[in-house]
Amino acid sequence: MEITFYKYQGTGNDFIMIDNRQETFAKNDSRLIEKLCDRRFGIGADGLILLENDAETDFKMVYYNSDGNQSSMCGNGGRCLVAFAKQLGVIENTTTFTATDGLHHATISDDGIVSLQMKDVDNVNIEEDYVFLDTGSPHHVQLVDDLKNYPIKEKGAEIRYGKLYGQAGSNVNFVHQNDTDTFSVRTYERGVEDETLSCGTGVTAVAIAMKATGKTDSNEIKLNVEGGKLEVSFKEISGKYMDVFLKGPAAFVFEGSIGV
Ligand SMILES: N[C@@H](CCC[C@H](N)C(=O)O)C(=O)O
Repeated sequence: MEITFYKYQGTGNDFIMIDNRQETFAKNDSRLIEKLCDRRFGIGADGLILLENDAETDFKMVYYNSDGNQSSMCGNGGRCLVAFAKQLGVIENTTTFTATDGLHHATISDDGIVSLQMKDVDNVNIEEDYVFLDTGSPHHVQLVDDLKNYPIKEKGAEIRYGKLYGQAGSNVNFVHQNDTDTFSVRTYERGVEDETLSCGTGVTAVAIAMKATGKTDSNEIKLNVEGGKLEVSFKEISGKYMDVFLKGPAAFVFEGSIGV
């Protein structure tokens, strides 16, 4: 059997996109999804996303990490799926779609910049040397010295599998402040079990955490990630964060078919 796929990337966080509107994809076959995401034996990606029909909105997003397991919200994946929906002719330049954490509104410009509304954030757990919050996926946020040389995979895995987060684990973001409103971020991703070049829910968590801890006064924050640049904006009222938007490029890379 042949599977037709489309490969996208958003600031280097890369995804296999499959049009599953006809419901032909074996969505419970985690071994198949893991193999498709494998960089040596498959197409290679940080995750796989199905675009499906939805009764209430333009389409539904179903997200899997590269380990083959379905997971929580993926911000960069959501941005790339908007670009894919446009390529398929499912939407034009604005959309509302359904994901695991609820409805998302988004716009896409003609040059492929996607602005995606993320879920509101009501709880920000501020601890002495880290912050934990859920921006659609769980995120640990920690400022570190010498981010460039920091052992992201080793330290990220320690925190992800450590006693703080139990069985479910967490994504782990290491951060350096560059300027009053600009931060560099490197992320260890749960379900990829390695550093990725960018994490959309991760930079969203960093932006909110930096505001919540007084590292910045800005509501429009620039995030430099290994794969490029992103922006996060929000409104804050009494410690609640709403109208949260993640903005940046989403690009088609190639398409093909693979025998399985
Ligand atoms: N890369 C994603 C995050 C994907 C989900 C994460 N790995 C998890 O399972 O929590 C993003 O851009 O947000």
